[in-house]
Amino acid sequence: MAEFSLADLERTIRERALSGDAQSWTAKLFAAGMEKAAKKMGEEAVETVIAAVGRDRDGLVSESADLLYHWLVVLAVADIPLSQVLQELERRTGQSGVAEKASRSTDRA
Ligand SMILES: N=c1c2ncn([C@@H]3O[C@H](COP(=O)(O)OP(=O)(O)OP(=O)(O)O)[C@@H](O)[C@H]3O)c2ncn1[C@@H]1O[C@H](COP(=O)(O)O)[C@@H](O)[C@H]1O
Repeated sequence: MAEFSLADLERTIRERALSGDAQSWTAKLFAAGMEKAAKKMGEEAVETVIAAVGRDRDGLVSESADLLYHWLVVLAVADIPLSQVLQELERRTGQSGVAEKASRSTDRA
Protein backbone atom coordinates (compact mmCIF):
# COMPACT_ATOMS: atom_id res chain seq x y z
CA MET A 1 0.00 0.00 0.00
CA ALA A 2 1.30 3.46 -0.91
CA GLU A 3 2.18 5.55 2.13
CA PHE A 4 -0.63 7.87 3.28
CA SER A 5 0.31 11.27 4.64
CA LEU A 6 -1.40 14.25 6.27
CA ALA A 7 -0.51 16.17 3.09
CA ASP A 8 -2.73 13.72 1.14
CA LEU A 9 -5.60 14.35 3.56
CA GLU A 10 -5.02 18.12 3.36
CA ARG A 11 -5.33 17.92 -0.45
CA THR A 12 -8.58 15.91 -0.19
CA ILE A 13 -10.01 18.40 2.31
CA ARG A 14 -9.22 21.38 0.05
CA GLU A 15 -10.83 19.60 -2.92
CA ARG A 16 -13.94 18.53 -0.98
CA ALA A 17 -14.32 21.96 0.65
CA LEU A 18 -15.19 23.56 -2.66
CA SER A 19 -17.08 20.57 -4.10
CA GLY A 20 -20.53 21.77 -3.04
CA ASP A 21 -21.35 18.07 -2.55
CA ALA A 22 -24.29 17.74 -0.15
CA GLN A 23 -22.88 14.37 0.99
CA SER A 24 -19.50 15.90 1.93
CA TRP A 25 -18.91 16.55 5.65
CA THR A 26 -15.94 18.72 4.69
CA ALA A 27 -18.08 20.88 2.39
CA LYS A 28 -20.69 21.19 5.18
CA LEU A 29 -18.07 22.33 7.70
CA PHE A 30 -16.64 24.86 5.24
CA ALA A 31 -20.08 26.26 4.50
CA ALA A 32 -20.76 26.57 8.26
CA GLY A 33 -17.51 28.48 8.85
CA MET A 34 -14.74 28.70 11.43
CA GLU A 35 -16.89 28.66 14.59
CA LYS A 36 -18.48 25.30 13.65
CA ALA A 37 -15.21 23.78 12.40
CA ALA A 38 -13.30 24.90 15.50
CA LYS A 39 -16.11 23.66 17.79
CA LYS A 40 -15.96 20.20 16.16
CA MET A 41 -12.18 20.20 16.56
CA GLY A 42 -12.59 21.06 20.24
CA GLU A 43 -15.07 18.20 20.73
CA GLU A 44 -12.68 15.76 19.08
CA ALA A 45 -9.82 17.07 21.25
CA VAL A 46 -11.86 16.43 24.41
CA GLU A 47 -12.84 12.94 23.19
CA THR A 48 -9.13 12.26 22.51
CA VAL A 49 -8.25 13.33 26.05
CA ILE A 50 -11.00 11.10 27.52
CA ALA A 51 -9.68 8.10 25.53
CA ALA A 52 -6.10 8.83 26.64
CA VAL A 53 -6.96 9.21 30.33
CA GLY A 54 -9.17 6.10 30.14
CA ARG A 55 -6.27 4.10 28.71
CA ASP A 56 -8.58 3.27 25.77
CA ARG A 57 -6.01 2.45 23.08
CA ASP A 58 -8.50 1.78 20.24
CA GLY A 59 -10.45 4.87 21.20
CA LEU A 60 -7.27 6.94 21.26
CA VAL A 61 -6.41 5.86 17.72
CA SER A 62 -9.91 6.57 16.44
CA GLU A 63 -10.32 9.93 18.24
CA SER A 64 -6.81 10.99 17.17
CA ALA A 65 -7.83 10.40 13.55
CA ASP A 66 -11.01 12.47 14.08
CA LEU A 67 -8.94 15.21 15.73
CA LEU A 68 -6.29 15.34 12.99
CA TYR A 69 -8.96 15.47 10.29
CA HIS A 70 -10.85 18.32 12.02
CA TRP A 71 -7.57 20.14 12.80
CA LEU A 72 -6.70 20.06 9.09
CA VAL A 73 -10.20 21.39 8.28
CA VAL A 74 -9.66 24.29 10.72
CA LEU A 75 -6.28 25.06 9.14
CA ALA A 76 -7.88 24.96 5.68
CA VAL A 77 -10.73 27.27 6.75
CA ALA A 78 -8.05 29.67 8.05
CA ASP A 79 -6.18 29.18 4.74
CA ILE A 80 -3.03 28.10 6.56
CA PRO A 81 -1.12 25.37 4.70
CA LEU A 82 -0.01 22.30 6.67
CA SER A 83 3.51 23.02 5.40
CA GLN A 84 3.55 26.24 7.47
CA VAL A 85 2.89 24.29 10.67
CA LEU A 86 5.53 21.72 9.71
CA GLN A 87 8.04 24.55 9.10
CA GLU A 88 7.33 25.88 12.60
CA LEU A 89 7.89 22.40 14.06
CA GLU A 90 11.11 22.09 12.04
CA ARG A 91 12.28 25.48 13.35
CA ARG A 92 11.88 24.12 16.88
CA THR A 93 13.95 20.99 16.33
CA GLY A 94 17.15 20.98 18.31
CA GLN A 95 15.64 23.04 21.13
CA SER A 96 14.41 21.22 24.20
CA GLY A 97 10.83 22.03 25.17
CA VAL A 98 11.86 22.61 28.79
CA ALA A 99 14.60 25.06 27.73
CA GLU A 100 12.17 26.87 25.42
CA LYS A 101 9.62 27.26 28.24
CA ALA A 102 12.33 28.50 30.60
CA SER A 103 13.43 31.11 28.03
CA ARG A 104 9.84 32.39 27.81
CA SER A 105 9.58 32.72 31.62
CA THR A 106 12.77 34.82 31.61
CA ASP A 107 11.27 37.03 28.85
CA ARG A 108 8.24 37.79 31.03
CA ALA A 109 10.26 38.53 34.16
N1 LIG B 1 -11.17 11.69 7.93
C1 LIG B 1 -12.33 12.10 7.76
C2 LIG B 1 -13.26 12.17 8.86
N2 LIG B 1 -13.13 11.86 10.17
C3 LIG B 1 -14.32 12.14 10.74
N3 LIG B 1 -15.20 12.60 9.83
C4 LIG B 1 -16.61 12.98 9.98
O1 LIG B 1 -16.76 13.90 11.01
C5 LIG B 1 -18.13 13.92 11.39
C6 LIG B 1 -18.23 14.23 12.86
O2 LIG B 1 -17.84 13.11 13.58
P1 LIG B 1 -18.58 12.71 14.91
O3 LIG B 1 -18.08 11.37 15.30
O4 LIG B 1 -18.45 13.81 15.89
O5 LIG B 1 -20.05 12.57 14.37
P2 LIG B 1 -21.33 13.19 14.89
O6 LIG B 1 -22.39 12.72 13.95
O7 LIG B 1 -21.19 14.67 15.05
O8 LIG B 1 -21.47 12.46 16.27
P3 LIG B 1 -21.71 12.98 17.75
O9 LIG B 1 -21.48 14.48 17.79
O10 LIG B 1 -23.15 12.62 18.01
O11 LIG B 1 -20.73 12.22 18.56
C7 LIG B 1 -18.73 12.58 10.96
O12 LIG B 1 -19.65 12.82 9.92
C8 LIG B 1 -17.51 11.81 10.45
O13 LIG B 1 -17.81 10.98 9.35
C9 LIG B 1 -14.55 12.65 8.64
N4 LIG B 1 -14.98 13.06 7.42
C10 LIG B 1 -14.10 12.99 6.38
N5 LIG B 1 -12.81 12.52 6.52
C11 LIG B 1 -11.90 12.49 5.34
O14 LIG B 1 -12.29 13.45 4.39
C12 LIG B 1 -12.59 12.81 3.14
C13 LIG B 1 -13.70 13.56 2.43
O15 LIG B 1 -14.90 13.41 3.17
P4 LIG B 1 -16.23 14.18 2.70
O16 LIG B 1 -15.93 15.62 2.76
O17 LIG B 1 -17.30 13.78 3.70
O18 LIG B 1 -16.53 13.72 1.32
C14 LIG B 1 -12.94 11.37 3.49
O19 LIG B 1 -12.75 10.50 2.42
C15 LIG B 1 -11.95 11.11 4.62
O20 LIG B 1 -10.66 10.86 4.06
